[in-house]
Amino acid sequence: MCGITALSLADPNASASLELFEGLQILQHRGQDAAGIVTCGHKGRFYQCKGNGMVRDVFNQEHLQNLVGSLGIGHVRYPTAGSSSNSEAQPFYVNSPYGIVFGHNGNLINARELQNFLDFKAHRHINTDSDSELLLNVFANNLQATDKFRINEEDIFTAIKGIFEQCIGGYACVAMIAGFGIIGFRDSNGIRPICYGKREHTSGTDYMFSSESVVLDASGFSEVTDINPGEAIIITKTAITKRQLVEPINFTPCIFEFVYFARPDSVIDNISVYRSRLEMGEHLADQVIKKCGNNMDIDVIIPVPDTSRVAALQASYKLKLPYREGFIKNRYVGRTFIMPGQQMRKKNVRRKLNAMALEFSGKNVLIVDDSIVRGTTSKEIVQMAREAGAKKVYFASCAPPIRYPNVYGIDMPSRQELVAYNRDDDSIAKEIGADLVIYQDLDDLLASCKKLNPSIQTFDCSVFNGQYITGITKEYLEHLESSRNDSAKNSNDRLQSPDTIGLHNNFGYNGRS
Ligand SMILES: O=P(O)(O)OC[C@H]1O[C@H](OP(=O)(O)OP(=O)(O)O)[C@H](O)[C@@H]1O
Ligand SMILES: NC(=O)CC[C@H](N)C(=O)O
Ligand SMILES: [Mg+2]
Repeated sequence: MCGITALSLADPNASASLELFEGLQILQHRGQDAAGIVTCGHKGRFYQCKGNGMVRDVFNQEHLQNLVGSLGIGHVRYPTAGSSSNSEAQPFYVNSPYGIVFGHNGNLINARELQNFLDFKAHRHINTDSDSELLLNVFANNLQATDKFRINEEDIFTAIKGIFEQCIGGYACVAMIAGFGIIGFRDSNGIRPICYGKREHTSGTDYMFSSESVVLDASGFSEVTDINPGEAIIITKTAITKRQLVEPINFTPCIFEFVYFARPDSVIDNISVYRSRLEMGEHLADQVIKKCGNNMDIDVIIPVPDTSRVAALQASYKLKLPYREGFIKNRYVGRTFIMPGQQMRKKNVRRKLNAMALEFSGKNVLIVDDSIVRGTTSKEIVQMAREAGAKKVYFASCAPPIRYPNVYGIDMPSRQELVAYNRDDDSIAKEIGADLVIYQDLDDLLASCKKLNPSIQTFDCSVFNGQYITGITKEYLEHLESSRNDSAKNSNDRLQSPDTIGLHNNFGYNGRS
């Protein structure tokens, strides 16, 4: 799940880079592999800094000073296609036509067809295995078709409409055209989130796009609005233009944003992520009552930091059981689920969390997590709870069992890697070493979000029910599974070393471009 942002400042002499950098730091939880910013200064010239690593590692003060211009876009990456190579760090750039840079959150399921189209029909060179580079080139190809010396908003809308017709999958995107402005758009099912806001200024109005509203709040932007599925917004120095380019066939935001990905202080599609997690905790408590009945012998509820805290607290209120922070999190270790490779994820759960014996010793504990995906966290956590002296360890998940791959921007390509695949609750409990495992019902999870915005009645729940809103072929799922399972990814990354020198890198300070 990547993070995207774009900024247009009214004052042409102001610098966008620092606010973009701060925005990316706020979006860090959406991608830890790579980060990048491209700004646009006088004469429409682009300035770029991107590379592998966390936001704080990729940029220093000197970079930010040299990222000149009052317009810019930024990206944090969590790869779902291609490799982790720094040549796939975003934003991507093409010089023709007009000079375009592009940032993408999501994943395309017709990448192979697009690759063939761009190769055989459009004759455009694609230099990486990233699906985002394909998206950018489809956009560029559609703009090229205008054959104009200077384009206008109408031409851009036509080009984006073409993207909606050609590209299948989940995509929320930001783009910048040299000397022209910034653009935001969202796939016609609205799977991935993107919003925008404005900030009045003595010199005019600033605009910002972001994956999550928390960035806009923190930067003082107001009138925060979600981009509709199938809508595009163009912001130039003089105007903001909105256009619904295709009718949303079925609005299905990704439910996993609410379960895990998004920050609790974000509001996505008019649903407060925080409130949805409170609801999830409420419903989870019902499941605990249902499953334990009169035999409930739980002494304490313990969350797995960070994401499950909100729901666990609410479950403890409802169950009238004490809530205790039994696991202490090392604040300097990032999110483990989005780390590349099983070995790294496993090692980092232990580095990140430490069980305090005084909260576990001699107690029956109910550990609450937001989700159990590969079971990496739960296996380690249950063992740590036992080592800390717990008598019985029950494990509850705010999401239902995950049994299907994700194809829209979450790196869960292989069923074999999912702990719930081909297992029932009892064998999952056995696999993670727990005495009992309790899962949220899918209907209850849906109710947790629907209640907060009744106008949205459908969500992408494909990881739970295997129903893919865009349609999907068996061949694609097999290809995804074989090309992106953990061992295949390791060999991809070995072939494409993270040190691969991308086209637009002029290695300077810190090896960043
Ligand atoms: O079953 P798994 O494959 O381990 O995946 C699920 C776990 O991974 C995530 O935590 P993560 O450490 O990424 O982030 P958090 O600190 O926001 O909870 C999620 O919150 C679960 O704890
Ligand atoms: N998680 C994402 O949004 C990934 C974006 C894009 N598919 C990439 O791999 O870079
Ligand atoms: Mg977690």
